[in-house]
Amino acid sequence: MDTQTHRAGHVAVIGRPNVGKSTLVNALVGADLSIVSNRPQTTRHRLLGIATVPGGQLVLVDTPGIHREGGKRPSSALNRVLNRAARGALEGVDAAALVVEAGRWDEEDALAFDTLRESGLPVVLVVNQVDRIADKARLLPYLKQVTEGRDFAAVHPISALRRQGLEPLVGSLLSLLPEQAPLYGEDEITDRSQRFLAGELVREQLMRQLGDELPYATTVEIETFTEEPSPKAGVLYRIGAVIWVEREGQKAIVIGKGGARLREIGRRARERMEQLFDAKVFLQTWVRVREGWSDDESALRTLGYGD
Ligand SMILES: Nc1nc2c(ncn2[C@@H]2O[C@H](COP(=O)(O)OP(=O)(O)OP(=O)(O)O)[C@@H](O)[C@H]2O)c(=O)[nH]1
Repeated sequence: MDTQTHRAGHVAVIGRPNVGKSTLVNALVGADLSIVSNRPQTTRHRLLGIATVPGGQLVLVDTPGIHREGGKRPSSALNRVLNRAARGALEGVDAAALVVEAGRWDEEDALAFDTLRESGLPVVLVVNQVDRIADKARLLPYLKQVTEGRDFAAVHPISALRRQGLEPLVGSLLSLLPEQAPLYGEDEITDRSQRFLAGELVREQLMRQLGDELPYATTVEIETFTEEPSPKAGVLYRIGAVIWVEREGQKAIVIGKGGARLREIGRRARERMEQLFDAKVFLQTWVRVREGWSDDESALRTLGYGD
Protein backbone atom coordinates (compact mmCIF):
# COMPACT_ATOMS: atom_id res chain seq x y z
CA MET A 1 0.00 0.00 0.00
CA ASP A 2 1.33 3.41 -0.91
CA THR A 3 1.02 5.32 2.36
CA GLN A 4 2.12 8.55 0.65
CA THR A 5 -1.27 9.17 -0.79
CA HIS A 6 -3.44 7.31 1.66
CA ARG A 7 -5.32 9.18 4.37
CA ALA A 8 -7.03 7.62 7.35
CA GLY A 9 -8.46 8.74 10.65
CA HIS A 10 -11.39 9.10 12.99
CA VAL A 11 -14.32 11.34 12.20
CA ALA A 12 -16.85 12.17 14.91
CA VAL A 13 -20.40 12.37 13.60
CA ILE A 14 -22.27 14.88 15.73
CA GLY A 15 -25.82 16.14 15.53
CA ARG A 16 -29.16 16.39 17.23
CA PRO A 17 -31.36 13.29 17.41
CA ASN A 18 -33.21 12.49 14.20
CA VAL A 19 -31.13 14.75 12.00
CA GLY A 20 -30.07 11.78 9.87
CA LYS A 21 -26.75 10.62 11.30
CA SER A 22 -27.47 6.92 10.94
CA THR A 23 -28.74 7.42 7.42
CA LEU A 24 -25.57 9.34 6.59
CA VAL A 25 -23.28 6.72 8.11
CA ASN A 26 -25.06 3.95 6.24
CA ALA A 27 -24.80 5.92 3.02
CA LEU A 28 -21.08 6.57 3.50
CA VAL A 29 -20.24 3.06 4.47
CA GLY A 30 -22.32 1.48 1.74
CA ALA A 31 -24.99 -1.13 1.76
CA ASP A 32 -23.00 -3.63 3.79
CA LEU A 33 -22.32 -1.79 6.96
CA SER A 34 -18.75 -2.63 7.69
CA ILE A 35 -17.87 -2.89 11.26
CA VAL A 36 -15.05 -4.23 13.33
CA SER A 37 -16.46 -7.19 15.12
CA ASN A 38 -13.53 -8.62 16.97
CA ARG A 39 -12.39 -5.70 19.06
CA PRO A 40 -13.97 -4.93 22.39
CA GLN A 41 -15.15 -1.32 22.54
CA THR A 42 -12.75 -0.08 25.13
CA THR A 43 -12.41 3.45 23.86
CA ARG A 44 -14.74 6.33 24.53
CA HIS A 45 -16.02 6.20 21.02
CA ARG A 46 -18.66 3.98 19.66
CA LEU A 47 -17.69 2.80 16.24
CA LEU A 48 -20.46 3.60 13.80
CA GLY A 49 -18.89 2.30 10.67
CA ILE A 50 -15.85 2.34 8.43
CA ALA A 51 -15.92 3.87 4.98
CA THR A 52 -13.05 2.58 2.90
CA VAL A 53 -12.73 4.58 -0.31
CA PRO A 54 -9.99 4.89 -2.92
CA GLY A 55 -7.11 6.65 -1.21
CA GLY A 56 -8.53 6.67 2.27
CA GLN A 57 -10.41 5.27 5.20
CA LEU A 58 -12.92 7.17 7.34
CA VAL A 59 -13.50 5.63 10.74
CA LEU A 60 -16.84 7.12 11.79
CA VAL A 61 -17.41 7.35 15.52
CA ASP A 62 -20.03 8.54 17.91
CA THR A 63 -18.84 10.70 20.80
CA PRO A 64 -21.53 10.84 23.43
CA GLY A 65 -21.95 14.05 25.35
CA ILE A 66 -20.89 16.55 22.71
CA HIS A 67 -24.38 17.44 21.67
CA ARG A 68 -26.22 18.91 24.62
CA GLU A 69 -29.88 18.38 24.24
CA GLY A 70 -31.98 21.34 25.17
CA GLY A 71 -29.25 23.61 23.89
CA LYS A 72 -29.04 26.01 26.79
CA ARG A 73 -25.71 27.71 27.22
CA PRO A 74 -24.41 26.55 30.59
CA SER A 75 -22.72 28.73 33.17
CA SER A 76 -19.06 29.31 32.48
CA ALA A 77 -17.91 27.00 35.31
CA LEU A 78 -20.12 24.20 34.13
CA ASN A 79 -19.12 24.90 30.57
CA ARG A 80 -15.47 24.41 31.49
CA VAL A 81 -16.26 21.02 33.00
CA LEU A 82 -18.36 20.02 30.00
CA ASN A 83 -15.67 21.14 27.60
CA ARG A 84 -13.04 19.17 29.46
CA ALA A 85 -15.23 16.11 29.19
CA ALA A 86 -15.81 16.86 25.52
CA ARG A 87 -12.08 17.05 24.91
CA GLY A 88 -11.73 13.65 26.55
CA ALA A 89 -14.47 12.23 24.36
CA LEU A 90 -12.82 13.71 21.28
CA GLU A 91 -9.39 12.35 22.03
CA GLY A 92 -7.99 10.56 19.04
CA VAL A 93 -10.56 12.13 16.73
CA ASP A 94 -9.15 13.95 13.70
CA ALA A 95 -12.18 15.79 12.38
CA ALA A 96 -15.86 16.29 13.10
CA ALA A 97 -18.90 16.23 10.87
CA LEU A 98 -21.59 18.42 12.41
CA VAL A 99 -24.86 17.29 10.91
CA VAL A 100 -27.75 19.76 10.90
CA GLU A 101 -31.15 19.89 9.28
CA ALA A 102 -31.34 22.22 6.30
CA GLY A 103 -33.16 25.41 7.27
CA ARG A 104 -32.70 24.89 10.97
CA TRP A 105 -29.95 26.15 13.26
CA ASP A 106 -30.41 26.95 16.89
CA GLU A 107 -28.53 27.28 20.12
CA GLU A 108 -28.03 23.52 20.39
CA ASP A 109 -26.23 23.39 17.05
CA ALA A 110 -24.22 26.51 17.87
CA LEU A 111 -23.15 24.99 21.17
CA ALA A 112 -22.04 21.77 19.50
CA PHE A 113 -19.99 23.78 17.00
CA ASP A 114 -18.34 25.83 19.77
CA THR A 115 -17.49 22.72 21.76
CA LEU A 116 -15.93 21.08 18.73
CA ARG A 117 -13.92 24.15 17.77
CA GLU A 118 -12.71 24.68 21.32
CA SER A 119 -11.39 21.14 21.21
CA GLY A 120 -9.31 22.25 18.24
CA LEU A 121 -11.03 20.00 15.73
CA PRO A 122 -11.72 21.00 12.15
CA VAL A 123 -15.48 20.92 11.69
CA VAL A 124 -17.25 20.10 8.45
CA LEU A 125 -20.83 21.32 8.36
CA VAL A 126 -23.15 18.76 6.85
CA VAL A 127 -26.46 20.36 5.93
CA ASN A 128 -28.68 17.32 5.56
CA GLN A 129 -32.17 16.82 4.18
CA VAL A 130 -31.81 19.43 1.45
CA ASP A 131 -34.24 17.34 -0.61
CA ARG A 132 -36.96 18.60 1.71
CA ILE A 133 -36.37 22.18 0.68
CA ALA A 134 -38.37 22.72 -2.45
CA ASP A 135 -37.15 26.23 -3.12
CA LYS A 136 -33.36 25.84 -3.28
CA ALA A 137 -32.92 29.61 -3.32
CA ARG A 138 -33.83 29.51 0.36
CA LEU A 139 -30.65 27.58 1.08
CA LEU A 140 -28.28 30.40 0.25
CA PRO A 141 -29.33 32.86 2.94
CA TYR A 142 -29.46 29.98 5.41
CA LEU A 143 -25.91 28.88 4.58
CA LYS A 144 -24.73 32.47 4.80
CA GLN A 145 -26.35 32.93 8.17
CA VAL A 146 -24.98 29.78 9.80
CA THR A 147 -21.46 30.10 8.44
CA GLU A 148 -21.01 33.76 9.29
CA GLY A 149 -18.30 34.11 11.92
CA ARG A 150 -17.78 30.35 12.13
CA ASP A 151 -14.72 28.81 10.58
CA PHE A 152 -16.01 25.58 9.14
CA ALA A 153 -13.40 23.52 7.30
CA ALA A 154 -16.04 22.93 4.63
CA VAL A 155 -19.80 23.15 4.14
CA HIS A 156 -21.76 20.46 2.32
CA PRO A 157 -25.48 20.51 1.58
CA ILE A 158 -26.48 16.87 1.13
CA SER A 159 -29.34 14.42 1.17
CA ALA A 160 -28.26 11.33 3.08
CA LEU A 161 -31.52 9.65 2.18
CA ARG A 162 -31.12 10.18 -1.55
CA ARG A 163 -27.34 9.73 -1.46
CA GLN A 164 -26.77 13.19 -2.90
CA GLY A 165 -23.67 15.28 -2.36
CA LEU A 166 -21.77 12.53 -0.60
CA GLU A 167 -18.68 12.33 -2.80
CA PRO A 168 -17.52 15.90 -2.22
CA LEU A 169 -18.27 15.46 1.48
CA VAL A 170 -16.04 12.38 1.65
CA GLY A 171 -13.35 14.35 -0.21
CA SER A 172 -13.48 17.17 2.34
CA LEU A 173 -13.37 14.82 5.31
CA LEU A 174 -10.47 12.84 3.85
CA SER A 175 -8.45 15.99 3.27
CA LEU A 176 -8.58 16.65 7.03
CA LEU A 177 -7.16 13.27 7.99
CA PRO A 178 -3.49 12.45 8.45
CA GLU A 179 -1.60 10.69 5.70
CA GLN A 180 -1.29 7.16 6.95
CA ALA A 181 -2.08 3.58 6.11
CA PRO A 182 -5.60 2.24 6.80
CA LEU A 183 -6.32 1.91 10.52
CA TYR A 184 -8.31 -1.24 10.02
CA GLY A 185 -7.22 -4.06 7.78
CA GLU A 186 -9.57 -5.89 5.47
CA ASP A 187 -9.41 -8.96 7.69
CA GLU A 188 -10.65 -7.04 10.69
CA ILE A 189 -13.69 -5.71 8.93
CA THR A 190 -16.62 -7.98 8.40
CA ASP A 191 -20.21 -7.33 7.59
CA ARG A 192 -22.28 -6.71 10.66
CA SER A 193 -21.56 -9.95 12.38
CA GLN A 194 -23.91 -11.68 14.72
CA ARG A 195 -21.37 -11.16 17.45
CA PHE A 196 -21.47 -7.42 16.90
CA LEU A 197 -25.25 -7.42 16.76
CA ALA A 198 -25.40 -9.39 20.01
CA GLY A 199 -23.46 -6.57 21.70
CA GLU A 200 -25.75 -3.95 20.16
CA LEU A 201 -28.85 -5.77 21.38
CA VAL A 202 -27.57 -5.86 24.94
CA ARG A 203 -26.67 -2.18 24.65
CA GLU A 204 -30.14 -1.41 23.31
CA GLN A 205 -31.81 -3.06 26.30
CA LEU A 206 -29.50 -1.23 28.68
CA MET A 207 -30.56 2.06 27.16
CA ARG A 208 -34.22 1.18 27.10
CA GLN A 209 -34.38 -0.06 30.65
CA LEU A 210 -32.02 2.34 32.36
CA GLY A 211 -32.69 5.50 30.35
CA ASP A 212 -31.13 8.47 32.08
CA GLU A 213 -29.80 6.21 34.79
CA LEU A 214 -27.44 4.51 32.36
CA PRO A 215 -23.91 5.35 33.43
CA TYR A 216 -22.11 7.44 30.83
CA ALA A 217 -19.16 5.20 30.12
CA THR A 218 -20.97 1.86 30.01
CA THR A 219 -19.69 -0.46 27.32
CA VAL A 220 -20.69 -3.95 26.28
CA GLU A 221 -18.18 -6.60 25.36
CA ILE A 222 -19.11 -9.97 23.92
CA GLU A 223 -16.59 -12.24 25.59
CA THR A 224 -17.74 -15.56 24.26
CA PHE A 225 -19.75 -16.43 21.21
CA THR A 226 -19.98 -20.07 20.21
CA GLU A 227 -22.27 -21.93 17.90
CA GLU A 228 -23.42 -25.53 18.18
CA PRO A 229 -26.08 -27.67 16.54
CA SER A 230 -29.41 -27.83 18.33
CA PRO A 231 -31.84 -30.70 17.69
CA LYS A 232 -34.89 -28.44 18.02
CA ALA A 233 -33.84 -25.04 16.77
CA GLY A 234 -31.13 -26.05 14.31
CA VAL A 235 -28.50 -23.81 15.87
CA LEU A 236 -27.74 -22.82 19.44
CA TYR A 237 -25.61 -19.80 20.25
CA ARG A 238 -23.92 -19.57 23.62
CA ILE A 239 -23.18 -15.93 24.24
CA GLY A 240 -21.39 -14.32 27.18
CA ALA A 241 -21.77 -10.55 27.48
CA VAL A 242 -19.90 -8.32 29.90
CA ILE A 243 -21.37 -4.94 30.76
CA TRP A 244 -18.51 -2.70 31.85
CA VAL A 245 -19.17 0.16 34.23
CA GLU A 246 -16.86 2.44 36.16
CA ARG A 247 -17.88 2.06 39.77
CA GLU A 248 -19.49 -0.36 42.19
CA GLY A 249 -22.46 1.98 42.61
CA GLN A 250 -23.16 1.83 38.89
CA LYS A 251 -22.90 -1.93 38.95
CA ALA A 252 -25.68 -2.01 41.55
CA ILE A 253 -27.87 0.20 39.33
CA VAL A 254 -27.47 -2.09 36.33
CA ILE A 255 -28.04 -5.26 38.35
CA GLY A 256 -31.11 -3.88 40.13
CA LYS A 257 -32.90 -5.20 43.18
CA GLY A 258 -32.19 -8.88 43.64
CA GLY A 259 -30.74 -8.94 40.12
CA ALA A 260 -34.14 -8.20 38.58
CA ARG A 261 -33.00 -5.53 36.16
CA LEU A 262 -30.08 -7.47 34.76
CA ARG A 263 -32.31 -10.52 34.34
CA GLU A 264 -34.84 -8.45 32.41
CA ILE A 265 -32.13 -6.90 30.23
CA GLY A 266 -30.76 -10.37 29.52
CA ARG A 267 -34.19 -11.86 28.85
CA ARG A 268 -35.24 -9.19 26.36
CA ALA A 269 -31.88 -9.10 24.62
CA ARG A 270 -31.98 -12.89 24.29
CA GLU A 271 -35.49 -12.79 22.81
CA ARG A 272 -34.39 -10.21 20.24
CA MET A 273 -31.32 -12.30 19.38
CA GLU A 274 -33.42 -15.42 18.89
CA GLN A 275 -35.75 -13.49 16.57
CA LEU A 276 -32.91 -11.96 14.61
CA PHE A 277 -30.65 -15.01 14.38
CA ASP A 278 -33.53 -17.43 13.99
CA ALA A 279 -31.85 -19.74 16.47
CA LYS A 280 -31.86 -20.71 20.11
CA VAL A 281 -29.75 -18.42 22.28
CA PHE A 282 -28.27 -19.07 25.68
CA LEU A 283 -27.17 -15.68 26.98
CA GLN A 284 -25.19 -14.98 30.12
CA THR A 285 -24.58 -11.44 31.29
CA TRP A 286 -22.16 -10.07 33.85
CA VAL A 287 -21.54 -6.58 35.13
CA ARG A 288 -17.92 -5.72 35.85
CA VAL A 289 -16.24 -2.60 37.13
CA ARG A 290 -13.41 -1.05 35.19
CA GLU A 291 -12.06 1.77 37.26
CA GLY A 292 -10.16 4.95 36.54
CA TRP A 293 -11.54 6.01 33.21
CA SER A 294 -11.24 9.70 33.70
CA ASP A 295 -11.12 12.46 36.23
CA ASP A 296 -13.34 14.62 34.07
CA GLU A 297 -16.16 12.23 34.48
CA SER A 298 -16.02 12.26 38.23
CA ALA A 299 -16.03 16.05 38.07
CA LEU A 300 -19.13 15.88 35.94
CA ARG A 301 -20.80 13.51 38.28
CA THR A 302 -20.28 15.89 41.17
CA LEU A 303 -22.26 18.40 39.17
CA GLY A 304 -24.94 15.93 38.36
CA TYR A 305 -23.78 15.46 34.79
CA GLY A 306 -22.27 12.47 33.11
CA ASP A 307 -24.27 9.63 34.62
N1 LIG B 1 -36.04 13.68 3.56
C1 LIG B 1 -34.96 13.25 4.17
N2 LIG B 1 -35.07 12.49 5.26
C2 LIG B 1 -33.95 12.04 5.86
C3 LIG B 1 -32.66 12.35 5.36
N3 LIG B 1 -31.75 11.77 6.17
C4 LIG B 1 -32.43 11.11 7.12
N4 LIG B 1 -33.76 11.27 6.94
C5 LIG B 1 -34.83 10.70 7.76
O1 LIG B 1 -34.79 11.25 9.05
C6 LIG B 1 -35.15 10.27 10.02
C7 LIG B 1 -34.07 10.18 11.07
O2 LIG B 1 -32.89 9.65 10.47
P1 LIG B 1 -31.77 8.90 11.31
O3 LIG B 1 -30.67 8.59 10.37
O4 LIG B 1 -32.35 7.77 12.09
O5 LIG B 1 -31.37 10.04 12.34
P2 LIG B 1 -30.29 10.02 13.50
O6 LIG B 1 -29.68 11.36 13.55
O7 LIG B 1 -29.39 8.86 13.35
O8 LIG B 1 -31.22 9.82 14.75
P3 LIG B 1 -30.81 9.40 16.26
O9 LIG B 1 -30.32 7.98 16.16
O10 LIG B 1 -32.11 9.55 17.00
O11 LIG B 1 -29.78 10.36 16.70
C8 LIG B 1 -35.38 8.99 9.26
O12 LIG B 1 -36.76 8.83 9.05
C9 LIG B 1 -34.66 9.21 7.95
O13 LIG B 1 -35.21 8.47 6.89
C10 LIG B 1 -32.58 13.15 4.17
O14 LIG B 1 -31.52 13.47 3.65
N5 LIG B 1 -33.75 13.56 3.64
